[in-house]
Formats: sequence, structure tokens, C-alpha cells
Amino acid sequence: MTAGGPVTGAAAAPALSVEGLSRHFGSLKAVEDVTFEVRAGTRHALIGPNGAGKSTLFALIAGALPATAGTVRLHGDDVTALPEHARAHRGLVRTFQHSSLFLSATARENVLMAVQRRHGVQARPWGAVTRRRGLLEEADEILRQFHLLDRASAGAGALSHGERRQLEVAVALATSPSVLLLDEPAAGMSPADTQAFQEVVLALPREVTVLLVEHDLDLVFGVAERVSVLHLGEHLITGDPAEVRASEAVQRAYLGAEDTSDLFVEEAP
Ligand SMILES: Nc1ncnc2c1ncn2[C@@H]1O[C@H](COP(=O)(O)OP(=O)(O)OP(=O)(O)O)[C@@H](O)[C@H]1O
Repeated sequence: MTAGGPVTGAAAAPALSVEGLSRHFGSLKAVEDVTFEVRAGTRHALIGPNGAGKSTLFALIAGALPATAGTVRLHGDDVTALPEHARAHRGLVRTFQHSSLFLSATARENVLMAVQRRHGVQARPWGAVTRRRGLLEEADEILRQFHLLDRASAGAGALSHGERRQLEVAVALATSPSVLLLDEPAAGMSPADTQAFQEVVLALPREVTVLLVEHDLDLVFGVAERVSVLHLGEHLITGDPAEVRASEAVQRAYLGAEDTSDLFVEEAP
């Protein structure tokens, strides 16, 4: 395994792949023999009805939960044995469903701390944050991309729910990930916040591959170029949105689920 990045010669490898990945809880097969790939540079969504195994699979990919069987590869490199922080160090970075921000620090300080970590500068959230001009400018540029520059001096705890979710992605992006895992970002968001968040995801740089686990199918079909569907722990299909919508197996899996109608409504032109 090569430390610090993709394996040389593996340029054609998918950004992320899972092969035969399983996680059992006693006799419950929460994730069972799942195999799919996330191509480099794509916005890829993972969906499925309640209890399908999405959160468990996400935790296996991030390294928060050990697999019962199978392999996780990052840029072709087997990272299955690595803990979450080591995967993050290699560029596989997740945002959390529950806020991971320093709520007593400002929006700018939150991004600055992530920028500092990337540059190997010691960050001290409880004290004065080093204000090196270049790092500060970098942090402000990220805040600008996320339409948060005018909120830079606000405490993260004073931001609206939607702004906080955007700040979480800004903080993750500041660590320069190659694969960004977004864990149900629209949870608890208003439709307007979800729309703003969709624009943020669409504006992310192409060097960053995005894997999104999300219940809000408007957001999923608004951003995803590829979609993987889980059902009862098993992988049903990975394809482009039209293929997934047309899949009878997917239609059967969603039958009776409240969000079925959304799944099959054609996208607005
Ligand atoms: N720590 C655990 N111990 C035992 N069973 C678990 C555990 N975590 C998840 N499960 C079970 O695994 C199955 C898949 O759960 P998971 O949360 O991964 O599904 P999900 O698709 O994310 O569901 P939802 O959409 O409702 O969040 C469920 O039956 C759940 O009860």
C-alpha cells in the first residue's frame, strides 16, 4: 500500500470501490455482499428504502465500522484495514449527519482550522487561531464559494441549520479530500436550504468525487450522475438516473415507500 495518495499507475481505477462488502449484526445481514464502483469525478448517490443498509454501508466505507467481509478500495488501493482517520488522511473525508463543527468558534475559524491542519499548522480551537495571511485568504475563498463569507465572523452556533450544513461541507473541502462522503445532508433542511445545498454540491470542483447518502430524492436526482440502490442490505443496481428510475427491481423495492412518487417523477427540464 502506498502512503499518502493514489497508487502509481492506478489512474484508471475508480475513486472508490467496494467488493463483496458485508456487515452482519448477529443473524441480521445489514449489508450483504455489496459490490459497486464510484467513478472518479462523479457525483454518486446511494439510496434505498428505510433499513436498506445505507448508513451501515456508509460507515463501512468511511471506516467507522469494521466489515464482516469484503474490501474497500480508494483509488485502487485496499484501505479495508485502515481506521477512519487513516482513510481521511488519504483523502476519504466524510461530513457527519450530526454537526462536527466547533460551535463556539466562528465560521471562519472552523474553516481556518481545517486549512491549518492540511498545511500541518497546529490548530488550537480553544485559543487564538494562527492568522497567517495566506491561510486566512484560503479560508475566506472557501467561505466565498459556499456563500458564507458574509457570515464569516458569526459563531457557528449562531448559523441557521442550512448554513451549518454548508459550513460542514466547507470544512470538509478545506481538508482537500479526493472523495467526499456526504451523510444525509438534507436531513432537517427546508426546501430553500436544500436547493441552496444542491447548488453547493453542483459547484464542487471536479477533482472531488462525491458519494451522497440521502433520503431526499429531489436532491439525489438534482445532483447525481450515478445512483446505487440498496434493498434489504443487498445491492440492486448502479446506473445513471434514467436506468435506475426504469429498473423494475428498484420500483418493487420502493413499492409502498412514501417517497416512491418522487422517484418516478421525471426531472424538470
Ligand atoms: N448497530 C447495530 N446493531 C444491530 N442492528 C443494526 C445496527 N445498525 C443497523 N442495524 C440494522 O441494520 C439494518 C440496516 O440499517 P441502516 O441504518 O444501515 O439502514 P438505512 O438504509 O440507513 O436506514 P434508514 O434509511 O432508515 O436510515 C436495519 O435493520 C438496522 O436495524
